[in-house]
Amino acid sequence: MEKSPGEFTPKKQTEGSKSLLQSEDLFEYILETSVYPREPEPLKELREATANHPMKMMCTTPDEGQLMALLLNLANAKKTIEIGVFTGYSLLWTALSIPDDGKIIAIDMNRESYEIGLPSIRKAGVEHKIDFIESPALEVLDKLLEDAKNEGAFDFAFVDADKVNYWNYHERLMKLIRVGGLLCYDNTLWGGSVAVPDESLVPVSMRASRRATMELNKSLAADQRVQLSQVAVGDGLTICRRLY
Ligand SMILES: C[S@@+](CC[C@H](N)C(=O)[O-])C[C@H]1O[C@@H](n2cnc3c(N)ncnc32)[C@H](O)[C@@H]1O
Ligand SMILES: O=c1cc(-c2ccc(O)cc2)oc2c(O)c(O)ccc12
Repeated sequence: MEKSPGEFTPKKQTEGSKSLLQSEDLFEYILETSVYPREPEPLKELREATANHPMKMMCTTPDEGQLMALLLNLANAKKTIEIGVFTGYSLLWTALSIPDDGKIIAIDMNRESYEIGLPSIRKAGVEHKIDFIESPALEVLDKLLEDAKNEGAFDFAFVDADKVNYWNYHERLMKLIRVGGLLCYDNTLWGGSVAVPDESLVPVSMRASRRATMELNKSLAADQRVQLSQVAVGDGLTICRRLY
């Protein structure tokens, strides 16, 4: 397709690229040096099972998964919530990082894609930690909040789903995650589009999510209830720690 002058090319749509890093060689260097040698075998297998999926670009990047595992361990996370499972790559990182009696409420509207990764999850011996719920996520969070016992009952949340609902998720997760717990939001750089000044240069299909992500980034920065860091890993990961 013809590209008009100055038109923005989202990094995530570049063939083979899954990182916002400006150098593909550098991304490969990070993966080959620090990530792949430490990536547990079931995760490698799940990644390979996803490699022919038409939506494979949605899979969390291995370096981001590795960072999440570090955060989960630093937070001593035992009870977690994951919104947006797809084939389960980030979910399996989480399941391998929490203790044997830990629990993950994993929510996705589509069970079919979860079943692609399920054999690797089973092989890893961590299926018992996962409560997969096929549903729109807001409904599940609202249901959890009907029971006061769930307030502050979770240590960690990872959100990687419909970008237009992230602030709705944040408001609910801030009640479910304990003080000191972590809330992580994926895609907060949305292919680099958040820094493009003119929306008309951004593909139409990315515009609603771009606007929602830009609003989210401003709102999170203004939210005094959290300490945060926006990290340029994968498609952008914003890590929030609930302060009160
Ligand atoms: C980017 S993918 C998740 C990738 C996953 N974290 C991984 O590591 O492979 C987004 C997922 O969110 C799910 N999704 C989209 N909107 C949703 C909603 N409102 N509620 C629950 N799941 C949703 C989609 O079905 C899709 O599987
Ligand atoms: O290309 C995508 C698309 C999504 C996406 C779009 C709309 C939804 O309701 C959910 C997900 O998410 C992605 C993603 O999280 C990613 O890391 C890369 C690409 C995409």
